[in-house]
Amino acid sequence: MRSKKTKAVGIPTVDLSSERSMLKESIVKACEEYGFFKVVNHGVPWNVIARLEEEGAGFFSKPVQEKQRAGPPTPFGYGSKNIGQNGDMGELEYLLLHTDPLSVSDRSKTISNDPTKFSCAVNDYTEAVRELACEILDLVGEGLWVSDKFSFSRLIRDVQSDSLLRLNHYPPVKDCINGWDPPLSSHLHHHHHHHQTPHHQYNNNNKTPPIGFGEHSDPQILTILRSNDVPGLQISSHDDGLWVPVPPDPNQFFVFVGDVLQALTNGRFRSVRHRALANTMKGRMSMVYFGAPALNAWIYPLPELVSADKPTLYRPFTWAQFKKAAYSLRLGDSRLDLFKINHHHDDNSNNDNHPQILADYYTSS
Ligand SMILES: C=C1C[C@]23C[C@@]1(O)CC[C@H]2[C@@]12CC[C@H](O)[C@@](C)(C(=O)O1)[C@H]2[C@@H]3C(=O)O
Ligand SMILES: O=C(O)CCC(=O)C(=O)O
Ligand SMILES: [Fe+2]
Repeated sequence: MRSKKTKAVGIPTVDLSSERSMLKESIVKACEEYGFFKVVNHGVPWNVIARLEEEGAGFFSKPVQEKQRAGPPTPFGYGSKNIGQNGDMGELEYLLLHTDPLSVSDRSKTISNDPTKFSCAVNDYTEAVRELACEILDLVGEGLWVSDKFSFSRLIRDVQSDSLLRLNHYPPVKDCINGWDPPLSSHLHHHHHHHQTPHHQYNNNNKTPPIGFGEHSDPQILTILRSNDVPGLQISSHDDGLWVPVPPDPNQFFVFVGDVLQALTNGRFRSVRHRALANTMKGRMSMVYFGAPALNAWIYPLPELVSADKPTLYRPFTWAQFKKAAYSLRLGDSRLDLFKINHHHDDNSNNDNHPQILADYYTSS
């Protein structure tokens, strides 16, 4: 995967202030072609973004022992290098939070010396990006001619919604001719010069930058990402799988189609595979909202998207069932394959799913 070439293409951009019928068409087109787009004129107040950025930067700049008070991530809390429970690693540290305000206020106690300030910043940000996500999903509903245009947004507006907020911090990594030097010493190592430890030695002569967050799709409905002005995000092109670098834009948001939206649209939209590289001189911080249904919500394709030509691709599942499958698999696995309906019984293979993924799934559950 890491040897895949990159290509330069324009990132699809949607202007939320444009005229509605044009807007819904451009959103549907971007979701079909890329599963990804950038939103400009989103209307989220700058101070809402800046306050969360400041809280996040303040947390990540703390000494490691203090940060660890907010961990380990089970799955919520502070994590470093380990992503999930199944052996995935990356050059990052993060805070993973459930967006439920009660959970936020509880978590904040181990995260901040001013927990109220921290939880207010998180709640205000979450509310604003949830509204943005709902607005986009309503436009999707209209653009797809779904009779109830609120079908998608209702799932993440639910008070029981299982939506998450993730702050990712990719520490700086110094570029050098023969590969990658260790991350620049942080303020933690201000006393003497910092001795290299094995996992800081990328020891890499083929100029492959360290992976910050490995290739994956997001399991939820819709993801809204904002980062500082440091590059690193790449999306995988639906056409040829080539990596497309996404230039950072701190004033705008990036939107990702998740696996559940792929199922809801019966495969008309496909979730976008993406990753983040840690090849930067400056630290990268991203703030990521994952819009998810309630655990007991049933996910099945909307009837308007099913026809004789386009039979149901995935069997109905609850978000809890899907999440359990996702969390039992590796970051890069294609979880939706577990829920695929096989419409062709005309050959000897009893299943066109990935046999190893299925085998792993059934032995681990
Ligand atoms: C390896 C994993 C981390 C993850 C749970 C999983 O088993 C597979 C999905 C991963 C992912 C990717 C998008 C989000 O960052 C995330 C919070 C999610 O919902 O699914 C992570 C999970 C995680 O870090 O716990
Ligand atoms: O930090 C980034 O740019 C990507 C993070 C990501 O994909 C995730 O948190 O799921
Ligand atoms: Fe992601």
